[in-house]
Amino acid sequence: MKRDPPPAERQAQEEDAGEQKTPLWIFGYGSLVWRPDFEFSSRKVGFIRGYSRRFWQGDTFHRGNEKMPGRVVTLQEDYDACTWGVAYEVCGEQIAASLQYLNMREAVLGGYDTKLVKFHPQDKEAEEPILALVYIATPQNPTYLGPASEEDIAAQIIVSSGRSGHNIEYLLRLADFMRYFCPQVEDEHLFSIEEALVSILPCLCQAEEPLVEV
Ligand SMILES: N[C@@H](CCC(=O)N[C@@H](CS)C(=O)NCC(=O)O)C(=O)O
Repeated sequence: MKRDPPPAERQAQEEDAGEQKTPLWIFGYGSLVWRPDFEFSSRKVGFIRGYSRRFWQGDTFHRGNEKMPGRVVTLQEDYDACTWGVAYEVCGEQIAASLQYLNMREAVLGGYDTKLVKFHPQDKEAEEPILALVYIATPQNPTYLGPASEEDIAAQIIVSSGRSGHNIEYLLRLADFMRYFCPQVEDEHLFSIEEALVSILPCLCQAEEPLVEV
């Protein structure tokens, strides 16, 4: 009787046949939360430990330009912190397609590097942590801006826009996601920038309904 090949051999055979069965998970915590723009099989809201989300990455393409860079988020190592977002499961041909797309959007155009992290689904009682790929802009990348006061960050966001739209949209959609999908989380950095921005532009009061679908 023919024996089933061991898992590693079976995976190798599947890979040879281009039928990658093991999914890849990609964790988003900024624009990927509300604009993944790649095909995925499923998604989960949850968090990663050991990082804080900070508007410390400059952006001269998507939400700014060379003269007036926008500000987008990256992750700062922070042992006691958690960052909430969305993990996307990509399978089969979705894996190569999503990585090719994100390499251009995040790495080439955005200055982000990749790292593997442990993602904790918000329904953690029912689910084990999942290894996920995340894009992080380190202080060594050429468009890194680093810390600034929330007021200065808000002022920079107000005057910046790029090929993907206004920097205000980027901030408000992320704040919106956190308010509606992670209401238990107090992201002081994010919401104090939103507050500073609304104090400068009172017309941008909070939306009644979520702008983001997950
Ligand atoms: N890597 C973070 C941040 C991603 C991010 O915001 N990257 C910028 C590149 S500078 C982007 O894709 N912007 C697209 C947009 O602003 O719509 C994430 O996982 O969401």
